[in-house]
Amino acid sequence: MTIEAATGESRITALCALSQQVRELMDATALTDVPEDELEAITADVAALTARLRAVARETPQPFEFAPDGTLRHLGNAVTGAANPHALPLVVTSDGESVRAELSFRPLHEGPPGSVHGGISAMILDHVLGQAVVVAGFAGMTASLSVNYRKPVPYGVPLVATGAFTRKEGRKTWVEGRIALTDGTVLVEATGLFVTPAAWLGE
Ligand SMILES: CCCCCCCCCCCC(=O)SCCNC(=O)CCNC(=O)[C@H](O)C(C)(C)COP(=O)(O)OP(=O)(O)OC[C@H]1O[C@@H](n2cnc3c(N)ncnc32)[C@H](O)[C@@H]1OP(=O)(O)O
Repeated sequence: MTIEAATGESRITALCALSQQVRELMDATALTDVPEDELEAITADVAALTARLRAVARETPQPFEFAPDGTLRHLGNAVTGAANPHALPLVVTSDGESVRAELSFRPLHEGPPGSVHGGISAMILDHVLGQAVVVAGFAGMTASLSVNYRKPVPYGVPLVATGAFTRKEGRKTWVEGRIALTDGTVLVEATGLFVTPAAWLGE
C-alpha cells in the first residue's frame, strides 16, 4: 500500500467501520458460548486478520487533527475515538457552558457481576470533565480525579454523563460531573482538578 492510499476521508470512514466491527467482535468474544474447536478456528482467523492489519502500521493512534468541516477531532482517543475500538465511542456535546454525553455500557465493561467496572466509569468521567475544562475555555491534564460511586452502574441501559466548570485559580481548573440514569438518578459523581502544564502556556 502506498502512503497516498493510506490517507483521505474515505479511508477514515473505512477505518471507523473496521473499528466498529472490532467492537462487535470484542462484544461477541465476551459473550460467546461456542464450543472449543470453534473457538480455536476463530482464533486462527482473527490472528490472520491481525497480521493483515499489521502489514502497514504506525506506532501511535490517529492524531488530533482538523476534520474537513474545521472542527478538531481525535479519532484515536480511547474514550471518544471512532477509529479506536477501545472507545465506546462517546459523543460529547456542549451548550457552551457544560458538556453532556448519552451513553450505554456493554457487558464487555463488566466489573462486579452485573454492573460496570468502576475504572471504566472513572475513565468516562475523566474525559467528560476534561472536555468541560475545554468548553470553559481552558486546557489541562488531569491532576486529580475524585470519584464517588453512589449506585452500581448497569450496562445495556441508557445513561447520561455530564460535566461542568466550577472554578479556576492560576493554572488550576476544577470541574465536576456525573453519570446518571435518564430519570436523573445519580450513579457516579466526580470532581476533577486539571492543571495546564506551564509548557502549554510557553512559560
Ligand atoms: C477533540 C478535542 C477534545 C479535547 C478534550 C480532551 C479531554 C481529555 C481528558 C482526559 C484527560 C486525561 O486523562 S490527562 C491524562 C492523565 N493525567 C496525566 O497524565 C497528568 C500527569 N501529570 C502531569 O503531567 C503533571 O503532574 C501536571 C500537568 C498535572 C502538573 O504538572 P506541573 O504543571 O508541573 O504542576 P506544578 O507546576 O507542580 O503545579 C501547578 C499547580 O498545580 C498543583 N498540582 C499539580 N499537580 C497536582 C496534583 N496531582 N494534585 C493537586 N494539585 C496539583 C500544584 O500544587 C500547583 O498549585 P499552586 O502551587 O499553583 O497553587
